[in-house]
Amino acid sequence: MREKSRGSLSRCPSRQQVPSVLGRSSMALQGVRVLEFAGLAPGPLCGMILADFGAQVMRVDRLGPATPTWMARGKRSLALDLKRPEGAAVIRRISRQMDVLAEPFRSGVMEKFGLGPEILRKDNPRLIYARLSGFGQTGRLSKVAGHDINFLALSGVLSKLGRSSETPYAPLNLLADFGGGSLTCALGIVLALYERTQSGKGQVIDANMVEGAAYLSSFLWQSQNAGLWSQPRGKNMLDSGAPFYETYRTSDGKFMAVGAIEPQFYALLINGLGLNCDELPDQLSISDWEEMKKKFAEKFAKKTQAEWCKIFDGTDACVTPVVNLEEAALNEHNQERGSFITDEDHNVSPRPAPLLSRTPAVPSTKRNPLKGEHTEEILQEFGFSKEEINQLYLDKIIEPSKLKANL
Ligand SMILES: C[C@H](CCC[C@H](C)C(=O)SCCNC(=O)CCNC(=O)[C@H](O)C(C)(C)COP(=O)(O)OP(=O)(O)OC[C@H]1O[C@@H](n2cnc3c(N)ncnc32)[C@H](O)[C@@H]1OP(=O)(O)O)[C@H]1CC[C@H]2[C@@H]3[C@H](O)C[C@@H]4C[C@H](O)CC[C@]4(C)[C@H]3C[C@H](O)[C@]12C
Repeated sequence: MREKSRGSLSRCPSRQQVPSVLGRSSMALQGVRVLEFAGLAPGPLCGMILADFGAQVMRVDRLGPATPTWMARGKRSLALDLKRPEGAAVIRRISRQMDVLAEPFRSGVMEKFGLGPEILRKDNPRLIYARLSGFGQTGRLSKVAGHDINFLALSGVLSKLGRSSETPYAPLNLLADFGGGSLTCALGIVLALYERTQSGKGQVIDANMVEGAAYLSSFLWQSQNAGLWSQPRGKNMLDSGAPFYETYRTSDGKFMAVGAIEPQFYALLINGLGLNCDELPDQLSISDWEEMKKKFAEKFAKKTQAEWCKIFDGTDACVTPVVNLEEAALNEHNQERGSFITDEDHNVSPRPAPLLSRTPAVPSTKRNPLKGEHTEEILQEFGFSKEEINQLYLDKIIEPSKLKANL
């Protein structure tokens, strides 16, 4: 998303500024070397998280025409043909000096290249070999293709999502791809890095989106007997059944989000709506929720979003405006915190989270790497001679960087 002229977003200190801004501190993952194999979405976010917190992430791209990539800030790109033994041999040699390898393929693909964990971890016992898949490295589905919605479906979580009048609804590709996939894989890598400081050994991480999404939803599983989910989907308190945990349209076609769960906050909501608790059914009277929703909807439809904000802002009524991405970046609270940053192309994106007090992430503000932009640089860094690199060109294992081609 590009920065609008209105409001000034905080500029994230660039890496060059870090010493002056943060004194002598370095980022938490400074010096960790990661080889990320290019994937669709879960792998790239996992790699971006590591890069944001200081890791040196090198992405292994396929040869051929560039395809759109996202979440590549702070990474470098090495493009080579893994299907050729000479290409796989390059990766095997580089992996000897790697801390982490992260691959986003179906189970068995890396083994086809002769780059499975048994081989690479024998070469480099300190290597942390992270495998981010959909269904995991074993099991009847381990070699089956799939996307977020499939993994969310098989985790059981999708069956609980969506309004009662509709089919189950996957919230974009956030829960399985990114929450259950990228984040749990990044957590696994950090856990393995920490453990390696004690044992001196790496290990294999089987991160997968079915189990990651299920794990993320542990509350759902562990609260089944708490009466929170006794109604059909879309009729419970937190799944759009309750009037006090819902979104409502305002007179100007925007929306307000209401999350007034506790009685003391619910009382403030009722007051802000100009209603009287004494004239209403009990807050937790499920049979009255449908009617209450209609009453709340009528009320919210009478004022604009800005007018409701004047009534509820700063109160404990748990009522907030539903803002779009641009508004979120310009929101005063978010601006006070510097929650969103802009890169040198004026693209706006969320600041890395969480915020570490002494060694915060300092994401790169530079553009994403072009496919193969750093192939030669990386090969030289890992000891390949000019002659070896030239031979790789001749054998079409690597190809000239698009940047050079554009010059
Ligand atoms: C990015 C947008 C959002 C996508 C999110 C989506 C909702 C997801 O859920 S992503 C999660 C996908 N699943 C997993 O990651 C689980 C594990 N992985 C897999 O299951 C599989 O990898 C797979 C199903 C994702 C893909 O299967 P595939 O058979 O292709 O690959 P694998 O079996 O894993 O084997 C890898 C093969 O690749 C070869 N390889 C790898 N590296 C190299 C190399 N360096 N050299 C040579 N070969 C290499 C390897 O050999 C294997 O080959 P073989 O199989 O032959 O052995 C996207 C949402 C919409 C997209 C856009 C849209 O589709 C339109 C355009 C389409 C165009 O084609 C591209 C641009 C688009 C704009 C496109 C862009 C984005 O993708 C989207 C925006």
